[in-house]
Amino acid sequence: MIEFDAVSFGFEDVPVLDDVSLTIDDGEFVVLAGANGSGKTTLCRHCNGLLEPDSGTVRVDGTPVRDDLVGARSTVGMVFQHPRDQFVAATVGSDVAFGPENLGLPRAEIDRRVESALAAVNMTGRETDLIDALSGGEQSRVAIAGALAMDPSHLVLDEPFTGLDDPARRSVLDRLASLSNDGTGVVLATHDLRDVIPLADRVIAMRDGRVVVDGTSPGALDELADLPVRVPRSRRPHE
Ligand SMILES: Nc1ncnc2c1ncn2[C@@H]1O[C@H](COP(=O)(O)OP(=O)(O)OP(=O)(O)O)[C@@H](O)[C@H]1O
Repeated sequence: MIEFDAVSFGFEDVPVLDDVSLTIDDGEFVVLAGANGSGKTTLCRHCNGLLEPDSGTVRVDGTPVRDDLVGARSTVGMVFQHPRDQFVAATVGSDVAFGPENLGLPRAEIDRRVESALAAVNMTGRETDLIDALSGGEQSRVAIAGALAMDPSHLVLDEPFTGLDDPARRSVLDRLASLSNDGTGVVLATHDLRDVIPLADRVIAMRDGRVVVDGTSPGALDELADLPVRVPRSRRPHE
């Protein structure tokens, strides 16, 4: 469980998160919506201590993130907007193994995690592939596998579709849906809601650093209508 309790944060006195309180349960698939600059990335980066609140508290499984950074980073996997920025090795297998290696796990357990994470993103047997030679969609899936290899309870993805064409986007979404079905909590930050709404248990929308919509998908969609986010035509209210 990830809890935000009255969290406020600013970059050099410019407020970006304004008194955010919310709880994300284990296994929940949450779409985090909002226009560019509304605070989605900043919220995501608080989930595992990449940023610290100026006031308020973020807790992961009941423990303040600031008290157990390693625990938070193991429990909450993060996939960044530009997957290329998060690769640390040249090949798929070494990159996905990097996180578990840093946890000091035995080799057999590392190998098991790499195999299972690659299977989860449909990249079985691709360990020796060079990351630079992969397509954008494949790189996104490797980035997700790297986060999964930490065996997280939650996966937080910040605009993971940037630069992906529709088939690659579809493939990543399919993977997220099956991970969610298997019990991994998913927080997906995006300003483009085209095909993500049907997957969501809940939509949280932000505006100017505040949560302005928080609800289950069908009802929340009506409230999204006046926000500058891209809502799928078939799901727009009153059409
Ligand atoms: N490192 C930084 N230094 C100063 N201001 C920043 C920094 N990062 C973000 N901001 C500002 O904080 C606000 C929220 O940014 P944030 O990236 O969280 O929004 P977002 O909803 O994720 O936007 P996008 O959809 O464009 O990624 C913006 O006004 C942005 O300019």
